[in-house]
Amino acid sequence: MGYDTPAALYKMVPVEEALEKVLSEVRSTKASFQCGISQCVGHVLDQDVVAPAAIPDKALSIMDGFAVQAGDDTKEFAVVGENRAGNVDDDLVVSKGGCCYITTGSPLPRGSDAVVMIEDTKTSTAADGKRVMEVLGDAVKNMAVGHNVRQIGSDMALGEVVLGKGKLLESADIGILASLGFQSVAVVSKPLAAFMSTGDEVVDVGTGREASRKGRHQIYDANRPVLLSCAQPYCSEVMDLGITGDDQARLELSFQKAVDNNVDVLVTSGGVSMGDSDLIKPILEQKGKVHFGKVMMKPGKPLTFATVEGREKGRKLLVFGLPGNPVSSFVTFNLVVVPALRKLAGWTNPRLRRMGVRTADKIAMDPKRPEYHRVTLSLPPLDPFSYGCKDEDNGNKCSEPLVLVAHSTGFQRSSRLLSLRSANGLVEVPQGSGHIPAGATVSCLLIKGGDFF
Ligand SMILES: Nc1nc2c(c(=O)[nH]1)N[C@H]1C(S)=C(S)[C@@H](COP(=O)(O)OP(=O)(O)OC[C@H]3O[C@@H](n4cnc5c(N)ncnc54)[C@H](O)[C@@H]3O)O[C@H]1N2
Ligand code: MOO
Repeated sequence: MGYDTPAALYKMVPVEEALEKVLSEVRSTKASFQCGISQCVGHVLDQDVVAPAAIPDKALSIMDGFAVQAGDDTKEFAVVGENRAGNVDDDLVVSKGGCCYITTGSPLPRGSDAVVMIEDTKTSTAADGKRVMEVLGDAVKNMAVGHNVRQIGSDMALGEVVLGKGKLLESADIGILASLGFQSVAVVSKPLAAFMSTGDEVVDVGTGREASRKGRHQIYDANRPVLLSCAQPYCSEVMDLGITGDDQARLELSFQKAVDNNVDVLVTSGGVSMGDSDLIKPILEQKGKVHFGKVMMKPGKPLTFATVEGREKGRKLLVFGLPGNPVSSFVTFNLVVVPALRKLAGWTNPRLRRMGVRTADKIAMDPKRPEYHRVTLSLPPLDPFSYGCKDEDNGNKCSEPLVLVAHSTGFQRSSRLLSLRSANGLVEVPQGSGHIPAGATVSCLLIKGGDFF
């Protein structure tokens, strides 16, 4: 092929060192931009959001009923008017013996300081045609000032920092922004990432009428579709550079395309091991700096990371050469590429969350490498609204806290995509001989929707 196989020269680095190296190469986050609130979920806020007004900005009723003066011992109140949400009479005044019909969310009229629920009243029309409200029992007489009232600023105070710089925006945050009248906010731009698959045996599955038929010695590309979908939440755009085969010229062309398009991150899969058609490492050595080419992990040993000069001077392109085996590319993507994308997108804590979980099955250890054993994490089901423990009434102490239980996804070979089926955790199995028994507490990295822990 014209290349020696230099991969053998690479020292095997521990995963932590590899991850540190990757994160240290992400020197700054992307520039920020003003983002419309309906598009900003999943972005990191690049400003403090300070409430420009109190919410509510006037005292509002929490109930449908009558605004009154708390403590008023009148039995039959004169109804002096009506305040409906969105239809308010600013001239109304409530004094002792008077009340105002009010709906939930309406401002209290001057003079009133509490609201009696409609259920605690009875209304009628007096002989002179005026409306009268009778209080049932002592509901108003015994009422404290502010009863059934949302006071000014009690939900959000004027000047309060309601969302801090660095917050990853979620759907509920959009409600906070909208209620304060923000149409847009400054957020960190997400990175642009490009993906390509190598391998002469790899063909695209195609779509619709263009579905390709693979030849006798070919396989469908499983890596690119998986990685493109995994990257989407962290990227402004994901660029599909297709399949390059094991062809030097096509590989170089795709690399150039990534540089020309100013991508922040290029992810390749396959072609990083020891074969004479594994061209990724030699190309990266020519084009930039390879920081590591072998990592002490299973799966994913030949994981390669390099930085390459970008189109603009001083701009670096991060290149991840992931191993071709589908499980290896998925695991290494999660372990090192996801944190890099998150850091570029402004996450303050870009690493995968790690937590202690309990093994449901025994897990074999590998004598040569620490292993990332794919598991499905679950909690025992609980009845709705249950709390504490059943024995509490009998003086027994509540014992163990609930712990996530890790169920192995079975045979862990790096070609077996079924070992990723329903996996939401990677148990960190130390290098060693024998097994970790069932019931052991082990550290586990959360993948997929695990960010909320
Ligand atoms: N002599 C050695 N050989 C290998 C070593 C080693 O240390 N010494 N490491 C092994 C390990 S571990 C891995 S992982 C693989 C990774 O090799 P490559 O990154 O070069 O990947 P390929 O050889 O191109 O492919 C490996 C395997 O995966 C299939 N593949 C590739 N791309 C795709 C794709 N897009 N979709 C689905 N499947 C794909 C490919 O057909 C191969 O079966 O190297 C070991 N070898
Ligand atoms: O790293 Mo390879 O992924 O062990 O199969």
